Amino acid sequence: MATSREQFLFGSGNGNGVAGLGLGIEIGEVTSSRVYNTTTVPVSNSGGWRNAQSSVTPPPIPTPPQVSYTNGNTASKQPPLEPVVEEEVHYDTDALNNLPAREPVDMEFKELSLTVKLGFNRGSKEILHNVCGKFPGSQLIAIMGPSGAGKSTLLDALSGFKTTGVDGSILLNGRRRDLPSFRRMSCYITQDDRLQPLLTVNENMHIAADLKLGQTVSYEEKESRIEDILLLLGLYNHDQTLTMRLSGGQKKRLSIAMELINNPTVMFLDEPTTGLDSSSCTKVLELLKKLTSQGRTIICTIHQPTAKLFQIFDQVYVLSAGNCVYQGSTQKLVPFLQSVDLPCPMYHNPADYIIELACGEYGYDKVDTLKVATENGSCLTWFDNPSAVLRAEVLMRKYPIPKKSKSRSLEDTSYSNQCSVLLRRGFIKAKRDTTMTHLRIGVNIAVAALFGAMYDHTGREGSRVLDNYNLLFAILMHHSMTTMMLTVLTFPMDISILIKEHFNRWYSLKAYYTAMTLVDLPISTISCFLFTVIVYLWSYQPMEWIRFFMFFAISLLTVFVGHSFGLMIGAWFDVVNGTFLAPVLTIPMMMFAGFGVTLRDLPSYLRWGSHISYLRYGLEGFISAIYGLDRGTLACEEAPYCHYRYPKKFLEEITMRGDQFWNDVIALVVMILIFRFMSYVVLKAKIKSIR
Ligand SMILES: Nc1ncnc2c1ncn2[C@@H]1O[C@H](COP(=O)(O)OP(=O)(O)OP(=O)(O)O)[C@@H](O)[C@H]1O
Repeated sequence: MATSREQFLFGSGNGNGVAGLGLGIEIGEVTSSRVYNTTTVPVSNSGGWRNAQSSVTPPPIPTPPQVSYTNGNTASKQPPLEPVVEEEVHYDTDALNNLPAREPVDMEFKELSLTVKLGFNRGSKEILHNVCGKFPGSQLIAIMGPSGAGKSTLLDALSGFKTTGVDGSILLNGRRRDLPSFRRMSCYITQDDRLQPLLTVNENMHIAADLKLGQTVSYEEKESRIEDILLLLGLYNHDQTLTMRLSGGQKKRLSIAMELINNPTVMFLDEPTTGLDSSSCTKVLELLKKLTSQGRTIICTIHQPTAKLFQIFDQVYVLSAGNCVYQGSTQKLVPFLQSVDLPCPMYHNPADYIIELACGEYGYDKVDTLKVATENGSCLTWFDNPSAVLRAEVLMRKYPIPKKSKSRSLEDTSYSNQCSVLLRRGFIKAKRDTTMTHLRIGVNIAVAALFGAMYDHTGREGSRVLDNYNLLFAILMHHSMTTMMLTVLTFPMDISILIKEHFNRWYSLKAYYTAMTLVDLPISTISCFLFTVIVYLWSYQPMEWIRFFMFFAISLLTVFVGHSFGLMIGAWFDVVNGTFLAPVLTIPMMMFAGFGVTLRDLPSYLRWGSHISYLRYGLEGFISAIYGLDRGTLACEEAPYCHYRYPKKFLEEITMRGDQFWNDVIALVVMILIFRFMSYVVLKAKIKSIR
């Protein structure tokens, strides 16, 4: 099926049929039983402003002067120009029509400022300075400006991603924005593609559909919606591809596709063209433009678009150091610049020119001129049809008061549905995850075999009790450190996906946390069980079921403590700080475990340390399992004298009683609960602090 489709789009026969044909969005399934119409819209692939204006017949490319290098090679002085190719974009109009249209939403902001705190005793900084603006519905709007101008900050404020330090008013159809209702009708697509890399396109789409649409929508309906969106976004042919194998442009389109499932009215995209080649940029923007035709308002930040990309936008909002320096249609930017005596030089891309002006390259007085001319965003003169722009009072009369949702929860589906979908996603990921699952199980088997070989027979031999004691401590360190470090290294990446999906109301933090805990259970249990069986048998620990299960229980609890501790560190700190802190914080736990310095020899003022050391409870639990329960005399076959032939003597020496197993279990369970609770609280605070 893929071959015939590719042949349809790219031409066939010569094996390199990309040249000249099919550079557009790949839409239009010919082999599907459903027949989709396609319309062809020519788009020029020319680079400069002048070329973009005359898109149908591009001017001839001037031949660059030839220069001769000392080695005799002849090369062009300028980088070779790309050949101008007439690009054909196939629009799947049927697929677009299958998406329900939306009632357009007119967005307006007045005197909007955003202030951030710079930290303890360092005051605060205002990033947006009382900017105003109006984004009418059904338009593709670009927020432009030099780096650091405040584009992302404005997008964050308008989308509701940032609420702290925001002042001023944001109106929707003339009425003050009700944030929960607005979040229900909008979505935010971040600059970096925060996607699940181990899921295929189709799986990602189904997970998004199940989380956003729930069980009220039938499987067939979801399937049809996914099919339409994938066709529309040119991803239908890649639905079985793992997300991590997609190109940058495809990832960007998948991010958009996943948010389109519940058909948002307003879409915010932070730099959707960053990291994409010019062809992919065009594809993404053309696609966004198509989406606006059904009533959606799409607002994106963009750094410095080429003339060709600039033309795709309906409206542009330019910022300079937190102030508005232009607001209006893309077509009217040149007349506007003319009107303020800053005419755009011939053959100059107006988008480049306004950015240069906004940077202060031609003097800061020019920035002030622009700011005054646009009235910091209040002026609507440069809109396409200024007389048709409705005032807030008119909009209020035109649109009825929006219905308030009865549900207090922002998510579209129930907690149990969220948990079950997240569990499903978690298990698919776990099955394919080479680090968290395969490597973890492999490492457990390999380390267990290594320990077994090194400490062969130590479990039953009276002359090797101290060796066995070392083995128990090494096992403890292995269980806590491997799980903890894996979590510290991988959890921060999960958090970035969590922040995006949680903000877009896919699921609650509680559902995420529950599912994450449950997904880890079987993997931890399997790897710990394999480890325990190998090391227990190989090192000849006592062959009694009860002791084996006690040993396994302590091992498993230590794994859970390590995981919970790792979650807490991972939630609190980034990877670099977490990788440093996790082992550093483990060292005092080791010191207080009673391994190097016995608990009796600890100075009295440091005894408290042993009560908070989970390694102490783990070690005590292991000792109870192996030498407790009134274990009898040990064999003494490898030496003429065995000092610790009687386990009681050894227990006395290390000041452990061997009957504290249940206390140790309780202590470890309490620690797991404390660390889990703390990591949940830290995670919640982190999500809140970002906003
Ligand atoms: N939390 C913060 N604390 C201090 N300064 C901040 C904070 N957030 C943003 N800023 C500052 O505000 C300014 C605007 O940032 P913003 O990210 O909105 O710029 P931008 O226009 O999107 O830039 P870019 O195109 O480079 O992404 C920058 O100078 C940035 O350093």
